[in-house]
Amino acid sequence: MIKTYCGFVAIIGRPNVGKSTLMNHLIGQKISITSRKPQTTRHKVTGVYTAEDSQYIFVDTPGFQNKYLTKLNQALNQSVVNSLSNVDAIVLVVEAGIFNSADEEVLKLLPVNANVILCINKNDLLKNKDELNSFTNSIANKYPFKSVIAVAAKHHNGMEELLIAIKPHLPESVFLYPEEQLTDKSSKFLASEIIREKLFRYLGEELPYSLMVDIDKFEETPTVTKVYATIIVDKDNQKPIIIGKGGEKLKKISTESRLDMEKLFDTKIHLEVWVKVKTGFADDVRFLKQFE
Ligand SMILES: Nc1nc2c(ncn2[C@@H]2O[C@H](COP(=O)(O)OP(=O)(O)OP(=O)(O)O)[C@@H](O)[C@H]2O)c(=O)[nH]1
Repeated sequence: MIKTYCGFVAIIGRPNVGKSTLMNHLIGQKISITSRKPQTTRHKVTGVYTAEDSQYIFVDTPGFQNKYLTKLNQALNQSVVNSLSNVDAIVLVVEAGIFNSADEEVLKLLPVNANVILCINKNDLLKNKDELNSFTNSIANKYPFKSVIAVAAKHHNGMEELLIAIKPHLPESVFLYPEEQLTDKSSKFLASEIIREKLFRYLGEELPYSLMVDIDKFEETPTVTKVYATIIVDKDNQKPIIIGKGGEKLKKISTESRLDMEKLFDTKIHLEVWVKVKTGFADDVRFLKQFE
């Protein structure tokens, strides 16, 4: 039997340092989402990455509200500290060249003797290596970090190095999550999230608030996965905004969604997206029920 390693990893840092970007690039296509929680943990799982003999389970730290950090009282801080004590490794993310009072607050939450890896993100923003070295030196002794890794998550730089730095802290264990497969529910959810993301990108200010993406069908075959989606809007005049002149906008949204889905699900995707008006749906509890 080959040995396998599996552990919980928290990614923390003040707002805007690039935690979400980092998470997306770390787990890449092998995203696995929150609904399947193993019984062994109280943590909310945000992503799972499995590579060869190791499984990294990235978790949210409950109660960790870095937005309101300065207002957090002692008790709440303590609960964050406790939850951080329950993970196997912590990745503390900071932004290259900046270490301010909000970063200091986050630093205070680190439990003593935890396996903390300092991740200096956005290193592409620094002009040269000297600048990076002096910044690293200025913060490296603020905590007994197990390692310090400089990355540029947005450009997918340093991801492998960071995973390698986390690996020694994963305990020997069986994998708690299936290596590849996503449940049908998660696949549908991920597909709708991809479309929603494009809607946000291409509609911007015009985006009607009462809008919903429903995946009517998610059909996997050996050669192609067929996805049928409906964008539901509240008012008649919202429909042409989404469709755009000559269907241009909806086409763009569909094409980009399809490409993202092909990457994520690693298969050919046939995607059909429709826009439907359902007046007053936002208030109709029965209607909303079917999306639960
Ligand atoms: N230049 C550069 N920008 C980056 C990098 N990583 C992330 N960003 C940008 O930093 C901004 C914040 O990134 P997020 O991933 O949303 O940061 P976050 O820490 O999750 O933010 P909160 O959700 O507010 O806590 C975005 O505009 C990213 O595109 C990087 O490596 N280099």
